[in-house]
Amino acid sequence: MILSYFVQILKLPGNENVNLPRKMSEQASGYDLFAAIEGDLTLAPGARALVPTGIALAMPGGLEAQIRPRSGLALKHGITCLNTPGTIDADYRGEIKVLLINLGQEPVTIARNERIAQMVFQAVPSVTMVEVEELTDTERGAGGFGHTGK
Ligand SMILES: O=c1ccn([C@H]2C[C@H](O)[C@@H](COP(=O)(O)OP(=O)(O)OP(=O)(O)O)O2)c(=O)[nH]1
Repeated sequence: MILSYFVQILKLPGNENVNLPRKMSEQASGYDLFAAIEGDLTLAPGARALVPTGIALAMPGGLEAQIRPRSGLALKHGITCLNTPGTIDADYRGEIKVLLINLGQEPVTIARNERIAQMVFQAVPSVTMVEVEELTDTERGAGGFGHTGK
């Protein structure tokens, strides 16, 4: 079943010429995000930058957007998102920004309107956490961190 939602998108003042997030193929999961920067931005090795996209969203409750790296930028240049996946909350109305980091050994220049990351929408279940004195039992119990390999 394909869930469908309406999401409002706004070009922020001064960003009338930015590209809207775009799916590069019909069934792509992610909408590519474009750098809404004036001129170029060079990231030295190890440097990070919060890159504006010039857009804001209004999503219905129960939806989030995840900001994920692009594999091509990561492979070719070592550019990824530091806080991946970035979380865009349904109630956030500010500018979507992308926290890029250069994990490569060379400086990398990002150009205006370059595709810097992708945005994937996800449904978020409604959860009510209930504090208890004891948890239900399972075969795994507290085993983890490679427990099943032993
Ligand atoms: O990659 C990101 C991550 C977050 N945000 C925006 C949307 C999100 O709804 C808001 C808050 O993000 P998050 O909850 O990750 O940040 P926080 O450090 O917990 O800050 P806050 O106290 O504002 O929630 O910042 C972005 O634009 N890009």
